[in-house]
Amino acid sequence: MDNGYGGGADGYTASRVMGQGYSYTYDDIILLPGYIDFPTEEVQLSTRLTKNISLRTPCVSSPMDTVTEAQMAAAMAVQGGIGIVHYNMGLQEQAHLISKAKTFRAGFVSEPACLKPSDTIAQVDQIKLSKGFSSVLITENGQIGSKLLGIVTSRDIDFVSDRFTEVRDVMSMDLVTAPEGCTYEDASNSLISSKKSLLPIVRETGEVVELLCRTDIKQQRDFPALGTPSLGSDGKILVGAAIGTREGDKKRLEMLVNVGVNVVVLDSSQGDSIYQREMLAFSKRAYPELDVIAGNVVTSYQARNLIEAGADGLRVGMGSGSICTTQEVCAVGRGQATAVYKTAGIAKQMGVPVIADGGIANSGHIVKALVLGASTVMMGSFLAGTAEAPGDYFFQDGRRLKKYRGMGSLEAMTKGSDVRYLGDKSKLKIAQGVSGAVADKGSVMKLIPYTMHAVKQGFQDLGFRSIEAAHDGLAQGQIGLEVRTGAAQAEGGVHHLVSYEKRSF
Ligand SMILES: NC(=O)C1=CN([C@@H]2O[C@H](COP(=O)(O)OP(=O)(O)OC[C@H]3O[C@@H](n4cnc5c(N)ncnc54)[C@H](O)[C@@H]3O)[C@@H](O)[C@H]2O)C=CC1
Ligand SMILES: O=c1[nH]c(=O)c2[nH+]cn([C@@H]3O[C@H](COP(=O)(O)O)[C@@H](O)[C@H]3O)c2[nH]1
Ligand SMILES: [K+]
Repeated sequence: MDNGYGGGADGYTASRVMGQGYSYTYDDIILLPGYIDFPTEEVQLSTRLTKNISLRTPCVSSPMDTVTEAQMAAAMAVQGGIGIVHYNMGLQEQAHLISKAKTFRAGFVSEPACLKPSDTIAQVDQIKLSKGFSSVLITENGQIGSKLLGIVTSRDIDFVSDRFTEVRDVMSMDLVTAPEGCTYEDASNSLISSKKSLLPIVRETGEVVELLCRTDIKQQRDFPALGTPSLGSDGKILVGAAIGTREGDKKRLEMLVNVGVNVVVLDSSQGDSIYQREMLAFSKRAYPELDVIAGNVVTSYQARNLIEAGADGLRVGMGSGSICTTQEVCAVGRGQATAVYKTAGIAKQMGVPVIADGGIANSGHIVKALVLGASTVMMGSFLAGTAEAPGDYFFQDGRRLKKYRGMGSLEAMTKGSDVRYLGDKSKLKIAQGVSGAVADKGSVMKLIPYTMHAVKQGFQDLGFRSIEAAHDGLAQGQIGLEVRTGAAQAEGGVHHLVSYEKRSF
């Protein structure tokens, strides 16, 4: 295919656009269309996360404490991607989250809201406000894993005026349950035929372990089909974890390996350091089978160094994240489109896949990242407003929001400093990130499939059927790029309307 991009008659090759001395990001550039001779559905987005790990969906959730814990990790894997559990917590807690994600069963609620009999209706109101559930399980000690005594739904409490009434006085005890370990099909059939709204899954000895909700069954019916999950050789879903590069992280790594973590990410803003080299060497010595992703990097020099030190995957991006202030604070970083292009070039030659991390705000950014050489994208803000992200929703100016913060924000560092600096209060802390909020985005079970369909449409417009074909096409000058002026960028967005509503799907 000769599109004539080399000469610049109609666009330019990536090497010309990216060789001009500018730091470009996704919005600065635009991809020129190719020729379509296949339907959208034929586009394959299967890819590699690392040398040895393949994914069906090129999506990775970021190791941040407002993005990836067990539920997000499970949901990402169930859809063919992967989640990287953050490490802003103790080692045992992180290992527990990995185990928990691995036992997650699609369709079931593994952490239903629970109260004890002496709690009040006001507490049910509070749960409704923060979590959005209107049904609460009543257990002996108010926790999951304790004996199930009853259920409170909105029907039990709607008309009770004294909100300090104890839940034991209003709960329903006429329960239909299913046994631990039952299949999703059996459980949903039994819930549908019971005509109840909830089906607690209980052990023979009466403790509740999971929950199935009628509303979820209905919603699941409307979600796009799941496809195959990302599975490891143990038959369980793939789960990744972030670790640091301090002495204590060796123990953390050991605990993570013991619970079956499938890949680890060495989590630093500037990964080309003696600390990452040493940690890579340690991990390769102690756990030669474990794939390690190093980073972050933004130059080909850094990329080569970390690959030579043993990295099986590279995480790319410095200061491009929505919550990042690194470029302002430290003056170091790079425009994300340029960073992805430059690092992916050398990484491809050395056989290591690249993760484009940070700055993804829409499906178009994902297309650009993948075309410019990334094999996967890592997302923070894009996923932080979903139901599967940690934390509760709250209302502000009539909008439903979730908290989202940088791991280098003062707030996150204060929480994690004991973990990272082992309580050394003498270390000065300089923030390289902010704390904020993002809008409610519903479930990732809907967001990811729709987003991936949009990405496939982008690939179809370009005339490429797969990520690998696009990488080859870019290298061979078959994909035309142009830099957009400010006015062209404005034109590419919505403009000159008095008002509009933007709904993506
Ligand atoms: N991608 C990005 O643009 C950025 C990401 N972040 C995120 O913020 C979090 C914190 O990032 P960093 O501050 O880079 O964390 P870090 O823990 O890697 O580094 C913090 C400081 O400790 C030093 N250090 C690391 N290992 C050491 C060792 N073994 N001995 C002595 N000193 C050592 C580092 O050189 C650095 O000065 C991460 O989650 C990171 O992903 C922060 C800033 C930018
Ligand atoms: O400069 C930074 N200060 C921070 O506090 C911080 N926390 C996270 N990150 C990085 O941002 C990525 C997520 O970015 P998005 O929200 O744009 O997806 C993440 O995946 C990280 O690479 C940070 N960068
Ligand atoms: K930024």
